[in-house]
Amino acid sequence: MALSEARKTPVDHKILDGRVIGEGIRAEVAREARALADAGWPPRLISIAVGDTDAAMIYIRNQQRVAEKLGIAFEQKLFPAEATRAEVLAAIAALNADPRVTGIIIQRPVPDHLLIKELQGAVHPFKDVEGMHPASIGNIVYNDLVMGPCTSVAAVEMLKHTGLRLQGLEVVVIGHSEIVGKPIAFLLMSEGATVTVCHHMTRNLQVHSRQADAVFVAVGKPGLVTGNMIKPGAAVIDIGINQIDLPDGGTRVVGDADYDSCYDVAGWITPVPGGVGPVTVSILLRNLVTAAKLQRGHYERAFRGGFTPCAPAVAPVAE
Ligand SMILES: NC(=O)C1=CN([C@@H]2O[C@H](COP(=O)(O)OP(=O)(O)OC[C@H]3O[C@@H](n4cnc5c(N)ncnc54)[C@H](OP(=O)(O)O)[C@@H]3O)[C@@H](O)[C@H]2O)C=CC1
Ligand SMILES: Nc1nc(=O)c2c([nH]1)NC[C@@H]1CN(c3ccc(C(=O)N[C@@H](CCC(=O)O)C(=O)O)cc3)C=[N+]21
Repeated sequence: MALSEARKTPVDHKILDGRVIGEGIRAEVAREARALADAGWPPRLISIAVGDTDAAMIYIRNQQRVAEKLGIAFEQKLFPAEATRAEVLAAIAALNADPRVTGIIIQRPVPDHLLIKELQGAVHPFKDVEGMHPASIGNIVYNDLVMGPCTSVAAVEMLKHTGLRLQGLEVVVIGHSEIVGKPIAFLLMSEGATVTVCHHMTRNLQVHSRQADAVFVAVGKPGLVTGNMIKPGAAVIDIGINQIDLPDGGTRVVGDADYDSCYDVAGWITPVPGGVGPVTVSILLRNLVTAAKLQRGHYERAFRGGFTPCAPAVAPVAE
């Protein structure tokens, strides 16, 4: 057994076990999904991908697996990499208009001839279960997280499981993409942490990371963060999902942190697989249930008032 495998035991308190944490979230999601289905509003998730990247395919596979386990309807729409803007926008418009569809997720990345911001902006905010419509992601600045961005919410949830007090905590976030690094920084700021965001132009990554009580890494480079870049006792939250080829022709999923060297120094660490990934899927399905409830409330209000159901083009806000 590899060293990293041997350490993945439930009794190892250094390891933040995403399968256990994700399971806790799913129990409530399953209950709510059943209640919605019984009331005639079953949640239904549609996953759109244009072209196929390894990380997105792993994600879709797990969305499907977990949705099925929870009795939630799931459908995949896989477009070829050369699909046109008009084709993808038309598919999104049809899904927006279909009352049986309660959530839409667009896998990233999309091919260069498409603009993710435009596609994401075309998803109705009530069906934006990723929280990545420009209006939804903007709400993060107001600390309004009705449907927060899944991966970032999941990553911060992992840190909360350390029991560390987030107020005043020194945190370094490596990677500043709009879907992971930036929203993590906003979530942490709203928790009172002191946040430093690093990226490819950061002159000396380890000068920053070695000061941090917690390091988040979301870059897409296996082994980027090594034990000598971590302050002893710090938490390492590894968001990277990279499929690497093995000499025997097989493949393996690894994160952005060099697990074994970080394990030795860290106070807590998220493994890959089995860390942030499973929690991300749970948060996505939790958002799907929230979306179904928002849509139900909207339609019921609209019908009561005698109006034709027509969802407003605004992001949801907390009731
Ligand atoms: N577990 C989960 O739920 C999820 C996992 N992922 C995984 O997380 C990783 C990152 O995803 P994503 O944010 O979408 O990727 P992007 O490619 O969009 O962003 C990568 C970020 O890393 C920065 N970067 C690149 N090189 C370096 C470097 N040498 N040092 C520091 N920063 C660097 C980039 O900065 P710059 O722009 O300045 O070049 C950019 O901000 C991937 O492995 C992806 O598969 C993603 C989403 C969800
Ligand atoms: N719009 C969009 N949002 C994303 O959040 C997004 C995306 N696009 N594109 C691709 C990346 C990657 N990603 C993963 C999330 C969970 C697992 C996951 O569940 N992983 C499990 C299983 C791994 C395995 O099966 O080997 C684990 O880490 O244990 C994987 C990958 C989300 N991403």
